[in-house]
Amino acid sequence: MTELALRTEGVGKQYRKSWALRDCTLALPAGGVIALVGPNGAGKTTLLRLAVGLLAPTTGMVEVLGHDVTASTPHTLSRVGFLAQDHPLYKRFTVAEMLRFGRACNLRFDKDLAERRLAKLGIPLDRRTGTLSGGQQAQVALALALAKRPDLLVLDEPVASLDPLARHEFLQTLMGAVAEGDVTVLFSSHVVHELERVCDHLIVLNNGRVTLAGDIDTLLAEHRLLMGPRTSADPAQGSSVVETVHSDRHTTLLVRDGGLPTAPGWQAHPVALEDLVLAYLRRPVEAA
Ligand SMILES: Nc1ncnc2c1ncn2[C@@H]1O[C@H](COP(=O)(O)OP(=O)(O)OP(=O)(O)O)[C@@H](O)[C@H]1O
Repeated sequence: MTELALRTEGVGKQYRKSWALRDCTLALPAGGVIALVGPNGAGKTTLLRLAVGLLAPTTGMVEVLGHDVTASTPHTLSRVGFLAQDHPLYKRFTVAEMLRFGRACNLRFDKDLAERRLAKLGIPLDRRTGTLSGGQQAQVALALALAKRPDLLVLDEPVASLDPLARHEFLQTLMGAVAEGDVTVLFSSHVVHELERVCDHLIVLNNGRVTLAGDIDTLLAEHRLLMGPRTSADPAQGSSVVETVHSDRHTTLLVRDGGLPTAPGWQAHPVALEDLVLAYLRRPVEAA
């Protein structure tokens, strides 16, 4: 059986009185890139921190690379890399000092690999990290995380603070690393329109609940847009309607596993990934 990169079963996380995550059950295959999408406060950081063992679940079980994360050994954790949201670096350290620090703190650390990556990007090793641009700092943090040669690399909104060019370069570096090795990448993002190019698997989180999860090609094949004359009836005949949008003369339904209405004038169209994600994000969800 193929190893799962991450498996959660009924996971919930409660901070004081409120639940940040509830009933989260996922099975994420090893290999490829997984995007975690959701609005502010949806619970993305909470889920990612649970996945790398930085938080303990209030309910349920988290298994990373086949091991219960709460009982993980240093060896298992050495197979997991984590890049927090603000690309934390010691700002007074030079890049070279950061790399030495990375080597001292990790059971396995490929310093040459990090140096080669940074040389390719023209980032000098003798600069203090605090004097680098935001995009360069993100690249240094990514080079450090990749130098661990992790089997699972978890990144919390890695491109949120980057301009479009820096974002593109960052994702290129990440995709290059995925193409070169066996790393599974799990990252959270608000930038929905780039996901199709970059990701194999998708998780949509809203209000602390997983509202959609699966292989992207399968999800796109399962959903269709049905367009027809405006109607207040239920033309989808029992198939699962994700969203209904009316204009003056037309009705558009996003359905899952749905057939074409028998009423005249209806047509089925494939749905774009961005529209699919936005429809699930717009759906009202009972708070966790
Ligand atoms: N340490 C904490 N103590 C109390 N509440 C918390 C704590 N951390 C997060 N929360 C709450 O849990 C919920 C989920 O937060 P989380 O940071 O996981 O969301 P997010 O999807 O990562 O948000 P963003 O996109 O804004 O980073 C929010 O309502 C947040 O206020």
